Amino acid sequence: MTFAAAVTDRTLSLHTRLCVGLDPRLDAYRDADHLRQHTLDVLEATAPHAACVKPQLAFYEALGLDGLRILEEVCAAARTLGLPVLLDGKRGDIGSTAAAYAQGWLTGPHAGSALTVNPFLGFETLTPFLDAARREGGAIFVLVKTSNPGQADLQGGGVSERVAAEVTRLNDQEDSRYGSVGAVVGATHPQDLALYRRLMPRALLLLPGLGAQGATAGELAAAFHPDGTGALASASRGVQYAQGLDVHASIGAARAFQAELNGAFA
Ligand SMILES: O=C(O)c1cc(=O)[nH]c(=O)n1[C@@H]1O[C@H](COP(=O)(O)O)[C@@H](O)[C@H]1O
Repeated sequence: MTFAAAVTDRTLSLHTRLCVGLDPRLDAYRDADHLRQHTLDVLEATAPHAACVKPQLAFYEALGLDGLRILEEVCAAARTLGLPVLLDGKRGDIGSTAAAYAQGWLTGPHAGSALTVNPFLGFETLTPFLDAARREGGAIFVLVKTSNPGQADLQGGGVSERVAAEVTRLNDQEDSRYGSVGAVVGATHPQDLALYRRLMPRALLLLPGLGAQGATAGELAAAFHPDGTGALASASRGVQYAQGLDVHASIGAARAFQAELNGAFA
């Protein structure tokens, strides 16, 4: 099953539209072992409420080799739990380098996973990522309109709409309902969700910003298709650090986001 199909399947069978982000900060822990154990505990505890899990590579890279080992363990544990993995790396570079990123994050042990990609170097640079995702049953999530306040500096003036049109052009080359090309649209822009839903009917939308960045689930209904599929709202700090390192609080937060998203859609 492809990444898009697996996520959609979980949304329909488990009634969840939540993507749980795992962005462990070393300063929250005694040491890397403590970070590893808590991150794995949060993953396992919140998995029943999640459509997918999204580790942000920066937090693991920050720990050097130890961090990369922890990341691989987190991804392996997610696969064992049946959770699709969306790797948040926001990669993007000239084609030959993009091909190396794609090899590292969309093939081998990461075959079938998804990767966030940055289209700033031009649409042609998406090709190596897309080829790997299509070959391996994975996906790419292209930055269309990011959640941060400064996004308008470079993403305004019709740029986001141009990226959205390219996402649709690429998905229209495929047969399945949701193609291999997803799109990142910040949950912090609820007024724009209907527009991007319309511009990219066959893209899974990743909506980051729930919780810590102030977005609320009740405002996201326009991102979904009428059957309640097609989007994933993500929360990282709001789940992993819902109340310090209390894993029960993480479960509570994930359950609450899940219910709010389901309520918003209904
Ligand atoms: O691609 C992302 O996930 C992403 C896109 C975006 O527009 N904004 C954004 O905050 N993110 C990621 O979402 C995570 C932040 O989630 P919170 O801790 O819930 O705010 C970080 O890993 C960000 O890199």
